[in-house]
Order: sequence, then structure tokens, then C-alpha cells
Amino acid sequence: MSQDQKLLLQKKKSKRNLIEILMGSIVKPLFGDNLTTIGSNIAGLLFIIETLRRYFPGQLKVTIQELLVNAIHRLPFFKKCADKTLAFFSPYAQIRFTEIEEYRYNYAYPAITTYLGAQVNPQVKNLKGSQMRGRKSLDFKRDDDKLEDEYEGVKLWWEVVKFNDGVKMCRLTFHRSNWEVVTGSYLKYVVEEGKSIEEKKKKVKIFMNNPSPNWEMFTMNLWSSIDFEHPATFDTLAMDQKKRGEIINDLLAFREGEEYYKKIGKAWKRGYLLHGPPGTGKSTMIAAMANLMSYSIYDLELTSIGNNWELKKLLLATTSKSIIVIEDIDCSLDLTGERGVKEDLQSNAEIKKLKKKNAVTLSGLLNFIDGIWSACGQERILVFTTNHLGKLDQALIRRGRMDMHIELSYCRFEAFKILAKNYLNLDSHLLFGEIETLLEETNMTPADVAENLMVKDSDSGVDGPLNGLIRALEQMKLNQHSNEQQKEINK
Ligand SMILES: Nc1ncnc2c1ncn2[C@@H]1O[C@H](COP(=O)(O)OP(=O)(O)OP(=O)(O)O)[C@@H](O)[C@H]1O
Ligand SMILES: [Mg+2]
Repeated sequence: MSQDQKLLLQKKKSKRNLIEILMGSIVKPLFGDNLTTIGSNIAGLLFIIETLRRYFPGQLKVTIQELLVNAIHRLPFFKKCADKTLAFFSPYAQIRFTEIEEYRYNYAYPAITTYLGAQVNPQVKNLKGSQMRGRKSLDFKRDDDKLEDEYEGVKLWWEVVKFNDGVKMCRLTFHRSNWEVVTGSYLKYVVEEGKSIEEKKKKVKIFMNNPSPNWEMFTMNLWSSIDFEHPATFDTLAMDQKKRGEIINDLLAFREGEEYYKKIGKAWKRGYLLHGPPGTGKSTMIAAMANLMSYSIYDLELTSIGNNWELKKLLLATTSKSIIVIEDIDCSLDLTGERGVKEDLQSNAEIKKLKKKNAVTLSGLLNFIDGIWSACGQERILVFTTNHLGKLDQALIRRGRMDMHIELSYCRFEAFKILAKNYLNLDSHLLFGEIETLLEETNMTPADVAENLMVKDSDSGVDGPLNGLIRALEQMKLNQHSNEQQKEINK
């Protein structure tokens, strides 16, 4: 006999001894010697107690029968017997929702707890109160671990359980005759309601990646975040109306596209490349996107990432419903044309050293865009911005990786009208005609136009900023003209 088998035998023996001692010291004096009678008596008693308990699952008080049942449940053998007998006879069914189910996060769990927490009415005895930043009112949340609910005339009982080992669970008890209602519509209603409450409360955040030497054991240190409170919206963004409509529709279709992406077998992600001169609204558009979608922003600073492995780790730590942004991708690293120079400069030791230092490579980034997306996380938007579209490697910007290329350009009259409305609350003005002509003849960025439209002297009304803009445009026109003349001379 092996050592393990011996140990097992010993264990079984000691268990049997324990049962014998129990029988001898407690059961025998109480019930006499006839064990068959004892067994059936105990089973009968358990049955009555448990049936009572399950017939009244809404009873919140700790009663003697509950104490008895709890005590009996501590003996695994009796518990097993009772559970089996009662599961057979009980008219009630239970559904458990554990926070972690088969090593995966169960998204129904937080939605259910949110729903249960929101069931606040004057009859509730235990509440939790809180006040979030920027809110005037107090929020109240139910703080009971047991709750009775009613849905379409059906009574339901919830229990929130937190075990010592950290496992969290919600348990729903209902009459079997309501099986259809519960599994067909009630649970769907609870989860959806919970999610919509979470959605309303959710704050958009902006995350910045921490330099890797600051990372510690926990992934929490990879990103730092603050509430995102940028006021930009697509309404305040000065750009071509048609293009703006297309972008909004594209974003909204993406947000609603879960089923569609599943159907076509594509990962639920979308890439936008924003390009244009400085001050044309690329960063402002990212803020408008985040506000439209209520997605958080992950502002990825490539220069503080050591290598592709760190890049992967950072990206894996992002959540769904987010916008991952890499600004000025052309300046972030030597990503441009890296593939092209690879072979030519293989022998160049200096370049190799440089690459080792800044080891985030174009292929690492491309791997992430194409590979990692499908493997982890869904509903993510990736945005690259650049001032120099021509400098980027074609592999990086080809369609499929960057699905939509959006050019943001100099301010023309249509964009100006949006700025005039935002800054001066003006729909029309006598000076608009002159401004329209000057905007066509010059290349002024929306940032510069906006700066001129800022009211600096409240006495001058709207004429002051408009005249200021005209002067700035005329000056720019003169400069452009003399630059062109200089170029001609240099030729
Ligand atoms: N299209 C626009 N609509 C409204 N405001 C704009 C627009 N473009 C620029 N602005 C104004 O100019 C400021 C600078 O714009 P923004 O930072 O978005 O430019 P950018 O294109 O990201 O520039 P850079 O290439 O230098 O990063 C913004 O804060 C905003 O007030
Ligand atoms: Mg910018």
C-alpha cells in the first residue's frame, strides 16, 4: 500500500470515528439505539425546517429554525442529505451570480448589485449616502444584503453574499412556476437597468501612461487618471459640416456595432488618423469624440515606453469603451520608414544602438493594432494624429488599420461661422463678407481665428474682435505675398 493510500485510509477512519463519537454522545441519548429511526427522524426534521425556511425566503430575522439549520449544515453529511431531499421537493429555485465565474469577470454581477443598490424607497431601513465631485446633490444607495423585489406580479428574493475568501455573489430565489418570467425577461431587465444606471454615473476619464520604472507589482500603476472635463463637442468644432456629419455617423455606427462586427468576424475596433497643420483642431476633435461616445481616453506617450513588451502590457491594461490616442505619431519615435531602412542599415551599429534604446518598433505597434485587438478587449477606438501625413510609413496608415483618414485644415468661411457663433454668438454680420474673402485668400488656422475672436475688451462689442480678425488676416495676406515674392527671387 502506498503512503498516499495509507493517509487516505487514516483520514477515512478518523472521520468514521468522529461520526461514531457524535452518534454515541449526542444522538444515542436523544433517540435510543435504533439508527434507522434516528436517520429518518433527522431527515424528517430537516425537511420540515428547510421547507419552512424556503417557503419564507423573504423572512429577514434570524429565527431559531435558521440557527438550527445553520448548525446542522455544518455537518456536511446532513447538509448533503437535506439539500438532496429538499432540492427534490422544494418549489423554489435559485440562481447564483458570482463576481468571478470560471476565472473570468462576470459583468452581470456589478450590473445586478447596481440595480439592487438603486432600489431605494421610504421603506428601506439601511442606506449609504455619498456625494461625488462636481455634484450638488447627495446620492443614496441601498445597503441591505437581502432584498425583496417584485416584477410583473412575481415575488423575488435577492441576497448579496460576501465570503471570507473575498468571493462575492448575488443569489436570486424564486418560485419555480415563475421560471419563464425570471429567465425570459426579469433577469435581462435587471442587468440592463443596472448597466444603464452605471452608464449614467460613469465619468469619462483621461489616462496617462506612467514611465515604466515607476511600475510596481500591480497593473494599477501602469496608468494614472483624472476626470476628463474638456468642454469640446462636435457642435463647437469648426469644420466642414458634411465631413462632421460623416464622422459622427461613423462613430455612432461603431458604438452600436457589436452585432455587426460579430457577424462579419472582425474585432470590434476602429482606427482614425487625424492629420493637418498645427492648430487645426486634431486634439479638440479627440475630446469631442470622447464626449460624444462617453469613452475614456488613454493618452499613450510612446517616448516613455521602453520596448514592445511594455507597450503590450500597457495596452492590455486599457478597458473597453475607450479611445487610445497616440499624438504626433511621426515625432513619437522613429516609426517612419523603419521597415524600409531595416535591411539597408542592418550593419550600422549606431542605428542598432538607437533602436535598442527606443525599442518600441513599428512592427510592435502594428502587431498590437492587428493582433492584440482581436485577442483581448473590444469596443476600442485608436486615434493617431500627425502634422505630416507624408512622413508616415504606408504600413501604418493603410486602410484596415486606420479605417478613416480625417484631414483638418485651415479655417474657411463655413468653419469661421461656427467659431463666430461659439465665441460671439453671431449668426451674421456686415463684416462677414469681407472676412469670407480674406479667409479664402489666406491660410489661417482655426486656433488663430479663435484667438482673434476672443473678446478682450467688453466695450468694443462684437465689432472689436471682428475688426481685429480682419486686421490679422490682412497682415497674414501681406506676409504670404512677400514670402512668395522672396521665393521667386531666390529661384
Ligand atoms: N477646428 C476647430 N474648431 C474649434 N476650435 C479649434 C479648432 N481648431 C483649433 N481650435 C482651437 O485652437 C486650440 C488648439 O487646437 P488643437 O490643440 O485642437 O489643435 P491641433 O490640431 O491638435 O494642433 P497640434 O497639431 O499642434 O497638436 C483649441 O484649444 C481650440 O480652442
Ligand atoms: Mg494636438
